[in-house]
Amino acid sequence: MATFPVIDLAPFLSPTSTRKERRAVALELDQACRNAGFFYLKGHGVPQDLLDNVRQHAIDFFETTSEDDKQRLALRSDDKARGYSRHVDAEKGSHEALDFYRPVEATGSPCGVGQGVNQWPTQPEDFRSVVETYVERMENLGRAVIEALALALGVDAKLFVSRVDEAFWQLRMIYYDRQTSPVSAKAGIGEHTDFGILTFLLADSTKGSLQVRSKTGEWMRADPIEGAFLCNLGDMLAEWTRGAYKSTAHRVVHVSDAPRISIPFFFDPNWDAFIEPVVPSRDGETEGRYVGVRYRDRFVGAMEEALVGVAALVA
Ligand SMILES: O=C(O)CCC(=O)C(=O)O
Ligand SMILES: [Fe+2]
Repeated sequence: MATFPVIDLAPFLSPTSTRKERRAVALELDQACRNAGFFYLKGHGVPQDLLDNVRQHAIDFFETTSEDDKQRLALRSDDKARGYSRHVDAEKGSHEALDFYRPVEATGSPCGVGQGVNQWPTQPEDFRSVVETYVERMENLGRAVIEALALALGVDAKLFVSRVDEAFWQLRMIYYDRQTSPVSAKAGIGEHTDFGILTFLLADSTKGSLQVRSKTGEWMRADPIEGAFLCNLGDMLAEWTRGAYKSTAHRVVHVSDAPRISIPFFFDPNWDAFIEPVVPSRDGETEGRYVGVRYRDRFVGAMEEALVGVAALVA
């Protein structure tokens, strides 16, 4: 049995559905967001061959790219965000990553954190077009889920969508190495919450590696369901809903003798969006806990923190 609800988005996306059918999906999403903060999404409309293609490109990148070519794509010290990086943490776990983001016009030279354009692998030739096709589909999916949540929350969908209509998305390809011996470096990612709005995870079939912190503090397995995205909520959605929706902590502990690939698509607010609560405050809420936040400030702060321990950063 799946640990988290499996939600079929198809009736919400279909133009022939009734209001009642759309509303039923919205309420299912709403419940999942209030409870676990994690759910599986099927009926999302992103074609399986595109998912397979993106995943295969990620596997090939990490398994066949030479060290020199990886270094040519290494994160630069100005934008600190786009490109290849190797994260080394003996305690929490290590991994490699290749990051792409929505391009953001630079405000100066050198550009600020998160600004600028992506660095693309040159091989295979269709790498960029496959990823960009996927991103376009995922942006549409992100907006659809936001519309559903607006419906469930009873807030103006136009207001919600206006904060994500140029979403600062991030597509991250992550590689967790095989455990070669009991003493080799542990692969993984330490406990954290995501800081954006919604994360849509596409992963390989590895079980047991991704773990989610339950309300009572235990670690629960979040194993993949083929063809469905595993979705979780980020801190911006918690901020938007004054904590009614949960950004749930998770981690990766990968101790298999085979590597693991995962590809989260982070659907975040527009770079300049100000995210403030849209639902009324409840009795007993700590004064000033949800005061609103400029998304790009949060992003820059999170990046500075995340980059401690990055081993592949060019000067
Ligand atoms: O690799 C995974 O399954 C999850 C990665 C993750 O939590 C993240 O990149 O924020
Ligand atoms: Fe995460």
